[in-house]
Amino acid sequence: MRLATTALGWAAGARQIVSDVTLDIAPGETFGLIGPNGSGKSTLLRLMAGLVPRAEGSVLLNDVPLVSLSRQEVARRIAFVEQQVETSDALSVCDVVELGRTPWLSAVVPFGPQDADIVREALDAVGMADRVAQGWSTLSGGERQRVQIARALAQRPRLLLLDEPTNHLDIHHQLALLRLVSRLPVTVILALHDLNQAMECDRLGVMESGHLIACGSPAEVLTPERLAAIFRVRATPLRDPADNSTLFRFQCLGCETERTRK
Ligand SMILES: Nc1ncnc2c1ncn2[C@@H]1O[C@H](COP(=O)(O)OP(=O)(O)OP(=O)(O)O)[C@@H](O)[C@H]1O
Repeated sequence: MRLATTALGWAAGARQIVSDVTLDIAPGETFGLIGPNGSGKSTLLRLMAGLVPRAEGSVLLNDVPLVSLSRQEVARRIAFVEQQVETSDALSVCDVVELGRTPWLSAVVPFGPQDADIVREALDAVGMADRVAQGWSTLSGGERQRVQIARALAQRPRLLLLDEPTNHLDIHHQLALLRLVSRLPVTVILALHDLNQAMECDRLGVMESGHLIACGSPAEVLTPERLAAIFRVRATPLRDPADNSTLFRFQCLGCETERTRK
């Protein structure tokens, strides 16, 4: 599914949180949003999901304005895994993932065997199939994150929005998740802090103070000069001889002077 935004923005009172974001994301693309803390990544994802009242600008899904769609129509197209998900403590892992099927159900189309298969497949994809009966409240942080991703997969969306999906995950599950989402036949937009992981995206958008200040391939966007200006780090590109890919080693710019002062 293609997602296009025009002059997307949002203000909290007098403070402009996201300003004038115009983007065109192609069907099947994996698009990473990067930027320092508070630069507006989560707010931009929420704007793309149509969750923010009084949004400025527009969002088009395959040329259809998001605002013209009903909640159910949006939920059949977009799944969103936010950073902090409120889920009732009384639910089991299976209940949470089954919630992903809600947009596809109605009084005449109740939950059926096909939905159960989709739920099982989603749990399998995140390695949680053996935990179906476990209570949500008893899960670890990383397990909760994987279950929320399974819920989003069970929704069978055409656009998947993920806000820092690798948070809480151990390194194996971080890499497995990024591989999983990049192989999905859907458009994926994800906010990431790990810039080496961001290198794996098809394209990156860089947020700074609410503005989209750069957009392009990882190699175009992640230059040592930009990383120094935006993230205040010295980024040294290193080459992995295993596959000739580029990795960055980071050093904090300004941290040395702070340490010397102490
Ligand atoms: N409802 C709100 N009212 C006031 N300020 C808000 C509101 N929501 C977000 N902000 C502010 O907007 C800015 C951007 O927040 P946002 O969560 O989008 O940033 P982010 O880039 O996702 O940050 P992080 O990397 O820390 O998760 C922050 O300074 C935040 O405090």
